[in-house]
Amino acid sequence: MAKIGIIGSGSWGMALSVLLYNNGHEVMVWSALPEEIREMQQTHRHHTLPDLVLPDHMVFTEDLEETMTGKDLLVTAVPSVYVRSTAKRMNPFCRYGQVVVNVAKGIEESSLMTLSEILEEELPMADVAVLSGPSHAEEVSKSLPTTCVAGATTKKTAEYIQSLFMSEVFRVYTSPDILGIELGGSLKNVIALAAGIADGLGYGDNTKAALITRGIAEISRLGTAMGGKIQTFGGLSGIGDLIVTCASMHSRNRRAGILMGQGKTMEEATSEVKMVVEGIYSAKAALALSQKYEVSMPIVEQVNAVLFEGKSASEAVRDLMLRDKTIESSDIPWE
Ligand SMILES: NC(=O)C1=CN([C@@H]2O[C@H](COP(=O)(O)OP(=O)(O)OC[C@H]3O[C@@H](n4cnc5c(N)ncnc54)[C@H](O)[C@@H]3O)[C@@H](O)[C@H]2O)C=CC1
Ligand SMILES: O=C(CO)COP(=O)(O)O
Repeated sequence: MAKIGIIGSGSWGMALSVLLYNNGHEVMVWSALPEEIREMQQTHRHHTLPDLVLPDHMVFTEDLEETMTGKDLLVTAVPSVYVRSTAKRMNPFCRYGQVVVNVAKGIEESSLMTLSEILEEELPMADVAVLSGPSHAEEVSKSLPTTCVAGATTKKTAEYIQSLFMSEVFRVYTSPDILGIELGGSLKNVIALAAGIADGLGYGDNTKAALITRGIAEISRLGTAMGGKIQTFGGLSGIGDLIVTCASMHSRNRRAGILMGQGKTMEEATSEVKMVVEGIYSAKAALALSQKYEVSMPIVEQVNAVLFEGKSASEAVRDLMLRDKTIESSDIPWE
């Protein structure tokens, strides 16, 4: 049994809290929002996962020091925009070598850093790792079979995380490619917005398959240019997560996209979805990275134009279809 502190009690933090508790670990949950802690203490329910019953022995607290002290593992599950500020708050209580596994998905717009890079900067004493894959909280909280990948600097840490999370309903693989895992997890959200927009416009399965396939081509091009491994983009945190996010009704990004495809503004769509829509925060960063690494990302460009330049969704799709003619894969030369 391990002692685990969960930093952030949104949908994902709570689904993982219950998974870890069911695996026999001692779990303490912290949130920056006192009302969220109070609600869980009083009702043993969470507002975004109404079917989930929070166990009696799970502890909810506003005390970050208590959540971190003596813990074998810390799980950071706050939305990407709060990762740096939360890590700054964690810094005084982090002990040397403490394992901090980030489960959020995003890229910081101002610095273009991944979330584990931010954690390493703000928590230089921690052993920072990631856990990612096709894993909607709504399904994990119902114990539906799910797979993820744990990325860490050392095999020992990755296998430690694997051993804590793994169960008959949650299978965990290990990988040394932290960067590839994080880039796949955050860039897929931008493509999922496009897939949702296509659904909202009433387009079909052909369009969806095209966006997934050309989307992973964009993600892999940028990801490998930045140093991620090509195999990772073909794995759970790459194509796996892209498929589930583009296809699932649980996806916040897809749902926001559907609303925009139906004519709602970005602000209307995000307020209707209520939970965090990470693709909106990652879209500008993805575009900036594609320019920095001189990698072509036409879907990412069009998503940015729809989100931030007032371009109509149907015009964006037309521009994608009528782009300059090109070869499918430049790695396959003609004889
Ligand atoms: N929900 C899901 O199925 C999955 C989510 N993720 C990722 O996990 C991360 C969190 O997502 P969700 O739990 O779905 O988000 P959410 O929208 O359910 O949670 C938002 C939470 O952020 C926290 N928060 C609010 N203001 C804060 C502040 N000022 N400082 C620190 N924390 C604050 C609160 O605990 C709040 O409940 C995202 O990066 C998401 O992409 C990853 C895999 C699955
Ligand atoms: O990352 C996720 C599933 O693996 C969650 O995606 P959404 O934020 O689009 O719901």
